[in-house]
Amino acid sequence: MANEFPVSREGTANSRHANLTSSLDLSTSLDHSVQTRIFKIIVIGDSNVGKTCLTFRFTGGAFPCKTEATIGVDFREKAVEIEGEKIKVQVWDTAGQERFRKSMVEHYYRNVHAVVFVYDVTKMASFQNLKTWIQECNGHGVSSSVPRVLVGNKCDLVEQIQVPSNTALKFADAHNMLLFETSAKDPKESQNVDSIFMCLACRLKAQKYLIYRDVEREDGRVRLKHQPDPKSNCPC
Ligand SMILES: Nc1nc2c(ncn2[C@@H]2O[C@H](COP(=O)(O)OP(=O)(O)OP(=O)(O)O)[C@@H](O)[C@H]2O)c(=O)[nH]1
Ligand SMILES: [Mg+2]
Repeated sequence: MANEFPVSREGTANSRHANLTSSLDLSTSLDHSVQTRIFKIIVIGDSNVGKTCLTFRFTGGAFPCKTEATIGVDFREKAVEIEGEKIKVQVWDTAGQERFRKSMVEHYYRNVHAVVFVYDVTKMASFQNLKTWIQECNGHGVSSSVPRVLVGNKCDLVEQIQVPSNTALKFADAHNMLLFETSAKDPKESQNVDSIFMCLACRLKAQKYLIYRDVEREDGRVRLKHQPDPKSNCPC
């Protein structure tokens, strides 16, 4: 399973030192180099729902003061450590506007490890359009074993909420997804935003265990929320 994820090599202090000394030393020190797995997570949803702000909050720890519509894709990376393993979470912040995404769609879904579907809690249309986003995702051959989560963003706009939590929860349940309702803007929610990506990273790291558990269940469904791995520090 580990080989299914691309890896990046990071030289240890020893190998960096070896580069400065001799090639013989280098070959020896490479044996000690660290392999870091990379998890590709794509963020999908209507334009203006806050995909860029959510990914920026996770990778940069802040709410961007100004954003423009994403063109094509923006990559953001964050190194995390889960149960002693260093992992690179590579977030693909996709464009919501059709004209800015159509040439890129194939690239979004190729070798994707997890998908984050985002809607704006203050815009019912963005919630209703989730069906189309899910269809697009399925249409590009993303297997049902690829973890997916649903994110309702802009919860700080309390007075303007149009999508009730229980409606979103039913939808998430029907599509076997966990639901996160949060705000990229509200600093108090930053941990919750982190949890979205950390939850997926933990699930990916534990995938071997999940597949085994999946086979064990009669209905074939994996409901992480109710069956946490006792050895895991997964936030979900
Ligand atoms: N109040 C509030 N505004 C937000 C939040 N997240 C994003 N916004 C605002 O919503 C607008 C759109 O945010 P973006 O992150 O650029 O939206 P996007 O989904 O990346 O849009 P595209 O790149 O066109 O697909 C910006 O004006 C943000 O400041 C949030 O949690 N709360
Ligand atoms: Mg964007």
